[in-house]
Amino acid sequence: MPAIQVNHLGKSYGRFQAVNDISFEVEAGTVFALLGRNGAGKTTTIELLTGFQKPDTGTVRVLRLDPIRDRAQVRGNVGIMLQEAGFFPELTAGHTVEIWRDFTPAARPASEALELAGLTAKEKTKVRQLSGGEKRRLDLALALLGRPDGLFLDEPTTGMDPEARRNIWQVVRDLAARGTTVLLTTHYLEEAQQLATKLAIMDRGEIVIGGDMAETLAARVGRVSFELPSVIRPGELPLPATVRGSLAVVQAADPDLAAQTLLSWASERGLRLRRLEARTASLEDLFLELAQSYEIPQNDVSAGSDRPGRSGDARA
Ligand SMILES: Nc1ncnc2c1ncn2[C@@H]1O[C@H](COP(=O)(O)OP(=O)(O)OP(=O)(O)O)[C@@H](O)[C@H]1O
Repeated sequence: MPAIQVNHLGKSYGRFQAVNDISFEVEAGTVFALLGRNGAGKTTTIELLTGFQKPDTGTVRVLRLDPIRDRAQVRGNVGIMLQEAGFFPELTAGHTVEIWRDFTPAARPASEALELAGLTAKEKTKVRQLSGGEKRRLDLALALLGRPDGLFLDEPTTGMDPEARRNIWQVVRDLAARGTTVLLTTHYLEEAQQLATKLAIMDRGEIVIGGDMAETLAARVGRVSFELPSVIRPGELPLPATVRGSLAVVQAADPDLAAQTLLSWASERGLRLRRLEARTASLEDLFLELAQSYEIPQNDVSAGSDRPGRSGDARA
């Protein structure tokens, strides 16, 4: 039985439909990525799954429990990392975790939670002196305190440097390997691609693409790009290409094979293909395709977001 089941879930704020009839399932011990541009409805979905919001329509089951009816049990079994945590700025990181332990049944030792989140070195540092990425790690330490069966991570690595981000990925992978079910939102598409086996891309409250990550990507084409030799016209190339400026782009289901075809064609003519790059389809390509069809501003799809305009302690 799936660890998370969402059926025809809907939520409006006044007349604005933030989540519109979405359905998906997450198998136990897997990582599921919920993606989409700013305002797509991802955080609202997490809030509905963790009992912070009550659905208008549909049903949610988390670890077979109803997050509203069985709120205490759900909260006891899941770790939640929302985008804005309410910390006391004058407490140290270590003290913050210790205090949180008092409210957490069967909690890990504080040192273990700090270590998992890669924050051991900052144990004695006051929260107000932590960097943005370190605050995210403190939030992760708190989410992991209760050895949760389910973990909800809303943009967990926003503000982290690349090394810290990779460390967190490893923590998430290890947790999933030991049976923890993880649902995460992220604007870092590589993060989703690295961690998740299933995904849903939301737009305006609806799931517009969903399913298995590998299958979703396999269904997209890759691309080969290179500098068009000045003596060659696009029509002379052995494969159809679009040319922008001096760069030629060939779309191909098997980009390695297309690159080989282009290279042998070039070598037969004594030509060099400069800046040759072959790429299999990535989530980023998929997003850019969607961006074109939905006219998504492109700077919304790859950068981290910080949610201006929403305040309050997410853990209240
Ligand atoms: N309490 C609220 N009252 C009114 N509108 C809200 C409220 N919370 C969220 N919204 C709106 O609902 C929509 C979905 O918001 P949500 O936070 O779920 O998006 P998101 O996909 O998580 O975005 P982001 O990537 O920016 O975090 C947005 O347009 C947002 O402004």
